[in-house]
Amino acid sequence: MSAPAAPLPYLVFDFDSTFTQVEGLDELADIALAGRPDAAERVAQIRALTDQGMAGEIGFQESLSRRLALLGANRAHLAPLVARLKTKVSESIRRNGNFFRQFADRIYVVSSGFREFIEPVVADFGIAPEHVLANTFTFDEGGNITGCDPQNVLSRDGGKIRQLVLLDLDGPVYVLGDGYTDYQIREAGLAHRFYAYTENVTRPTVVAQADEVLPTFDEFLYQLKLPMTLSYPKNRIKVLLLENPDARAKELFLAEGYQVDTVPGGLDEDELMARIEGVSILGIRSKTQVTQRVLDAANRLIAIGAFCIGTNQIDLTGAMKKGVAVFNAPFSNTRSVVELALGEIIVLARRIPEKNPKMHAGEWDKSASGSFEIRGKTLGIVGYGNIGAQLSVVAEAVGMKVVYFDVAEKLQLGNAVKCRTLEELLEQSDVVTLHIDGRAENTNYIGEKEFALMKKGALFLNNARGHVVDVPALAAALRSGHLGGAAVDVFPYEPKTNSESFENELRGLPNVLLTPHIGGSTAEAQRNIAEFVPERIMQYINTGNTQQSVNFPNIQLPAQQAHRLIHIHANVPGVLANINNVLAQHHVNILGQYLKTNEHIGYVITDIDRQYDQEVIQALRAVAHTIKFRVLY
Ligand SMILES: NC(=O)c1ccc[n+]([C@@H]2O[C@H](COP(=O)([O-])OP(=O)(O)OC[C@H]3O[C@@H](n4cnc5c(N)ncnc54)[C@H](O)[C@@H]3O)[C@@H](O)[C@H]2O)c1
Ligand SMILES: O=C(O)[C@H](O)COP(=O)(O)O
Repeated sequence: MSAPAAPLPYLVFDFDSTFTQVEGLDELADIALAGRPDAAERVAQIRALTDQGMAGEIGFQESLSRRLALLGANRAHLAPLVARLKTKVSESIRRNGNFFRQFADRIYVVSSGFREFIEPVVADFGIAPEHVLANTFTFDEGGNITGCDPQNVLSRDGGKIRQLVLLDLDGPVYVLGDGYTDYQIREAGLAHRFYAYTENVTRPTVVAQADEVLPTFDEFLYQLKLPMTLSYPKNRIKVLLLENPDARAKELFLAEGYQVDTVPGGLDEDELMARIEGVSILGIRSKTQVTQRVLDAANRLIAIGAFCIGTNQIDLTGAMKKGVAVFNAPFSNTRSVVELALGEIIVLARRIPEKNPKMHAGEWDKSASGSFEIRGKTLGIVGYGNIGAQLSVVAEAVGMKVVYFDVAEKLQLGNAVKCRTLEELLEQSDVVTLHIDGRAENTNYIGEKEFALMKKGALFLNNARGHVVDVPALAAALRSGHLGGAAVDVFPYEPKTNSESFENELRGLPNVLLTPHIGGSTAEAQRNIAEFVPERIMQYINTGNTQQSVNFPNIQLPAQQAHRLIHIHANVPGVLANINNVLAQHHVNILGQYLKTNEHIGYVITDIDRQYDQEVIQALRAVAHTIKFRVLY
């Protein structure tokens, strides 16, 4: 992108905890005091003095002289210090290094830190020594640091103010820093704006005085419409997480620089519509319904993360047509469901749901009636997908015979035998377990007719989705004694939160094990999901990769070359040609192009040369049938 027409205001940067993530003197102390028995104590004292000085609690001169006395540093420590600081430049400053090189003549680093370590670090960003204004150390003949040059205005209280007076910059001045002394430049009327820089440290007293708060340097560039590495500052990306996914999910989104809001439990349609405005990433589990109305209310939505397997609660086509990619965690909790199902089969076969409450009520009912071993019995698995197929292996390992039925052709595992029809499976199974997905056509898939086909005394499990079973028909089959027992984890209607009561016809029936949709609720599964889903979403946002999206054409992209244009459009003829016409008209060189379509949308990724005008972007946005368009720099 080209430079702005108007000259950039002078930018006065603080160094410690702004340009770098750390305080230079703290790091120097860490290096100089390494191996000394009182090192930890001294470093802590130095850090406390730094903080007190930065927060304006003690005078700068006092803070500095007390820190230097504790330091015990030598000239020889400076080279390792510089090497360390070069690795600790603030992330967003490092990523926008080109901006500094391009505008180095408008940038000053004004710091109460020391030239000896600041100059070489900022030199890598094109900032010349005369644009660095900082203290200088004094040394004795042995090279020990004895203090700082007292003639330097920056060594005194109010030093930054005096330094700005001396600089006498001709034009608007913006100050970016984390400390109170940075704000004081603005307070003294020597800067037009003060930006509290909070990427590394947030000091409430400083933030309170700021014209703007900058969680990253991207935000500054975005606000001023200056050239930047990212197309959109990450701190502006809002994530809304519902239904308590594992805390790791929030951690990962925060680490990426996003804003994260959480709501315990689910939200109903109206509540979600009221919360969705401004949200870029929505995280839900199985309960939250993402309907067309919710999608209509979502003005910034880029992606939805289902922190579970099922995605039947989301209007996937509606989301796709709006250019919203949906990701789930197809594998992370499957083992947990398999273990639950196996446990349920054994527990039902021994009639534990009846015996356990009796024991708690003081009743001793020792009897073998209706109890059997599962060894040698036939397990009928309906839906031989990720869960069904795993259960097949585990069930065979404990001696069951396995038959399965799936509408799709599946790889037969172990000695499992495929049934050609559901009826064939129902008629021969001692235990029937459902592991089909929740697609709308599966509503009431198992009802009166299917239960009647099952063997007398057979057991029935539903750990899939509530609506796939006709619950009144199941209750009738249990009441009549035709079925020997059932385990049900999922229900057509499930309470929204733990404080809502559970109402269902299956309550109180004999040998029925009811669980509150906990098939995937284990520490392991939840942690896996909380890593898997954010990774997919962040990859999509950062690279355009849609691999494993459940509603977008899946494209695994090679590493980005220069700029990447991401275009989502309605799948009608001619859109790709129009995109390429725009690029050709503006003489933009295409380095690589990837297109995949489905019934509704086309997803085209174009890597182009670095050189192009803003007009190209406007023209691409204006291509007919565009749903969403973004650029990765
Ligand atoms: N209880 C829980 O907490 C919990 C946890 C995880 C998954 N689930 C649910 O478990 C189910 C299975 O999950 P998965 O990961 O194995 O899904 P999957 O998509 O890997 O497998 C589902 C299989 O069912 C088959 N199928 C669909 N409709 C069918 C039908 N009418 N008859 C026969 N086969 C049919 C599909 O072809 C597919 O092979 C899903 O409904 C999922 O939402 C529940
Ligand atoms: O779809 C799933 O993975 C399960 O139904 C689990 O859903 P949950 O995360 O809401 O417990």
